[in-house]
Amino acid sequence: MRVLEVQGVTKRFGGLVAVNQVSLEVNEGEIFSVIGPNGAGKTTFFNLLTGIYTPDEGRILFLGQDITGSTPDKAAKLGIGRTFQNIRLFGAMTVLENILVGRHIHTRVPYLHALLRTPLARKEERKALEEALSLLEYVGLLHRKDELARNLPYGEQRKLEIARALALKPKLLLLDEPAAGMNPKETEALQEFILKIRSEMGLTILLIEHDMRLVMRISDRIAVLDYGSKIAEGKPEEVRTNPRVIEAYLGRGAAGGAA
Ligand SMILES: Nc1ncnc2c1ncn2[C@@H]1O[C@H](COP(=O)(O)OP(=O)(O)OP(=O)(O)O)[C@@H](O)[C@H]1O
Repeated sequence: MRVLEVQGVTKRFGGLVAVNQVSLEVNEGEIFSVIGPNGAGKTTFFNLLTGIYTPDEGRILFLGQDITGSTPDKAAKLGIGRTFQNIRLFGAMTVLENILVGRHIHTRVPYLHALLRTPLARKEERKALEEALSLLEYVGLLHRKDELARNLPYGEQRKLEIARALALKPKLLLLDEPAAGMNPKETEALQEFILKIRSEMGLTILLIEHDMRLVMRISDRIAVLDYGSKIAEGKPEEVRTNPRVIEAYLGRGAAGGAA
């Protein structure tokens, strides 16, 4: 099944074309990476998928439904979860509270019930708490539940951010540079973790990442952006050896060792 279908999407900022006629398809259960040099348009592309920006041209289909120009809230409710390049946890909240905040869109209690703390509201609260605790156990952060998010080691903050996105029960998870700032050991643990949630939670994953070792090891397919345009797509081995990709990363003349 096709989870995501992007058709000729363009986003301009004034005269700058940040994303230029990009099309791609992501199938259920895939780990699909979007790579490219700095400023290639990767984050803007994610922002188009999650409704932060509306494309100037093109269409975005999620599970067959047209979500072009949707809002971030709607995209989350439909099942698109994401993390950000710069960690966006609530540092002054506990680990558990960060998960509960992430989960709120699935709470179906009417406002008045919540305000009056009716039995319905309390039942929902209990359910939310149980689910949050079991998610923390699943990701290995239960022992940290009462600590402030900002006091966690860096690798665990990243993991908590992913866990918060998972609390939304997404079908598609967008990870924006999850390995940024990690040491090799943390990156390896992250790799295991991403593979685990993909298979055990039935997720489809779209990944932006600069760590090429991680990208090459973990991706089923890769798309390469350069100056907003998709210049290559394929399996890791195909992309790694593609002269246009090598050129985009290393500059003209690098491909094939030609001068
Ligand atoms: N809100 C904005 N207003 C104007 N220009 C923007 C805006 N957001 C991004 N850009 C520009 O669009 C281009 C693509 O930026 P984007 O952040 O999407 O690239 P990226 O591939 O994610 O880069 P990096 O790998 O450095 O994070 C860049 O030239 C950037 O300066």
